[in-house]
Amino acid sequence: MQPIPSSELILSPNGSIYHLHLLPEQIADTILTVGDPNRVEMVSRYFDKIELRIQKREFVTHTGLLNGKRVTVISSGMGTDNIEILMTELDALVNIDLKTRTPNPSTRSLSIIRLGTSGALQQDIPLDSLLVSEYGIGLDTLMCFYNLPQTENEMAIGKKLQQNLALPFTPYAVACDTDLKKQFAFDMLPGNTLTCPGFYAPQGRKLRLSPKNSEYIEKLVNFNHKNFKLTNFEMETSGYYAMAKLLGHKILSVNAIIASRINHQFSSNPQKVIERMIETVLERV
Ligand SMILES: O=P(O)(O)O[C@H]1O[C@H](CO)[C@@H](O)[C@H]1O
Ligand SMILES: O=c1cc[nH]c(=O)[nH]1
Repeated sequence: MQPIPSSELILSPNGSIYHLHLLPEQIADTILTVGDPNRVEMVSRYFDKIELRIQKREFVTHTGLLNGKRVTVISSGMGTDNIEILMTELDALVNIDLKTRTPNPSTRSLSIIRLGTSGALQQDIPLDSLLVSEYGIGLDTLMCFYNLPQTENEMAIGKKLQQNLALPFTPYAVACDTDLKKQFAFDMLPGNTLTCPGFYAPQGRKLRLSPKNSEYIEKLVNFNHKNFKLTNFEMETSGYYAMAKLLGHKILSVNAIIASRINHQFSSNPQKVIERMIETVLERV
């Protein structure tokens, strides 16, 4: 097999992968991810021992032991473009021989759990609750560039959303890993998370600028495809779900609901629900 060229699989002089600055032996099979680089320490402070701390750009990584189990926590920054880099490079670390630059004969599957914040889109999702994304629905265009397999129903959801919002591209829908959901989120509110390519207009917010579509939020709140409704907004879940499906990793997104877009409220203490989310998930690793 031809080696993957150095312009595509980019390694630093110490052999680490380009953006994450990590070597294969520096990540565990269970990976917790957070958007905010400062949240990495909020997770790793619970580790019994921290084996390594590495940072490049917004990608901060701590690997250590939690109740005797090796775990990695890594920050992604914001948006699905970062998630494409994170997932591709994590996959390369476990599924490509970086010395020969060829894919390994057998593949390894990582378990990746996002611990993120999110805004509620429905009245019955309380502020400061924990929600698990059963589906990620992508309003970003990342999957215009990959061949994502989708069921008929998933494609129908994307098409209906495209029609309702008059979008020039088709959104995509991907399910979570059901084993991870049972292990980590059995008691959390189930939801369908809308991943947006921005925080303001793509999530219907108005400061000095307004969304192009004046009925944008109403259309999302009222979206219904055979009882499939949208529950919350954030900026990464669909990218994680799609890249995990394409690369063969297990994935779950857990959301701390810090804003209610329907009641126009923001959590009075977002750190508290974020900490509860971290503690809940860490107890279940
Ligand atoms: O709190 P994190 O994990 O960053 O997640 C959410 O918060 C950010 C926006 O404030 C976006 O990244 C969104 O997905
Ligand atoms: O409303 C919100 C809150 C957190 N993160 C988002 O992307 N949106």
